[in-house]
Amino acid sequence: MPDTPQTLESLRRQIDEIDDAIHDLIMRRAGVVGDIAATKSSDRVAMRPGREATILRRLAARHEGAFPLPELTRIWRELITGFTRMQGPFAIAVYAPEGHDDLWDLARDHYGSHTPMTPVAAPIQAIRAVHEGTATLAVVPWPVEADGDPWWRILFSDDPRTPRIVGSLPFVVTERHRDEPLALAVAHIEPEPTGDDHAMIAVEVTGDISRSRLKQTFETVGLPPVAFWTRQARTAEDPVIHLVDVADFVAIDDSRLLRLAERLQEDLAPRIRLIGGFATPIAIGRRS
Ligand SMILES: C=C(O[C@@H]1C=C(C(=O)O)C=C[C@H]1O)C(=O)O
Repeated sequence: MPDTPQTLESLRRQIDEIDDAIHDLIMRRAGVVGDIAATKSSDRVAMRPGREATILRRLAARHEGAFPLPELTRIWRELITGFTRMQGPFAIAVYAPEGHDDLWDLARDHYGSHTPMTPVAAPIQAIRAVHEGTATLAVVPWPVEADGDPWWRILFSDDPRTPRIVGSLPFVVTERHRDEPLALAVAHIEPEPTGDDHAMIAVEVTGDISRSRLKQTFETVGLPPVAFWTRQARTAEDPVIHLVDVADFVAIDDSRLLRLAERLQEDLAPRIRLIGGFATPIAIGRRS
């Protein structure tokens, strides 16, 4: 059919009607979010990364038609952040030293265009900002093996005010993320299981344990390990700390953590701390 001014005009009228319907639904969603906010305690962070992951996975699974899924999930990230900011202050400290803006971009994509973000020169500064309350959430680099003084070490603490790992970025992994570094989010948020999660477990030991024995011990107690990082001792008194990424949801009172301690107890006097977890990211492609 030729693009006569009349058909174009009537098609654009349909677009305006659709936009009004979308806009009405967003305003209606804001009313429901207001009711949800009333159920949350006002001194706690409103963001629930597990619920957000479930929403995005559900929409990605039901998506059909020509509109690209990466853009659809991007719109929902913007919406969810707006609805989170509606419920209380939300600000981010991002590890983004001069000339390294990869994590800045990941944080913007995930936490929205208008969320206040502050760049910091060291991961520990971002976590300190959360600890001190000047930021709600810290975006820090994914652990690397060669790090002699890893940031995640400061999460190994019995202080209940210590923040924990609550998310992994990007959550929606697309083609353009293939070679990008990953990041982790750290905040004071209680974990919620989503049915597909990871846990980050730190094990401090006094003696030597091989990777293969550590891996086997995790497997024996039913914690499926998928990655390991080790912070080596610098002096004889300095403990070795292993960080283990486990492909399952683990709660603070999970009996598998006790069994892990029992298995390692004999020779290693382990101290084991669950330092957080995150919903497994989703990978999506473009259909065209
Ligand atoms: C509405 C809520 O608060 C936040 C906003 C969400 C949303 O917009 O759907 C989801 C999770 C939370 O981060 C909620 O907890 O359900």
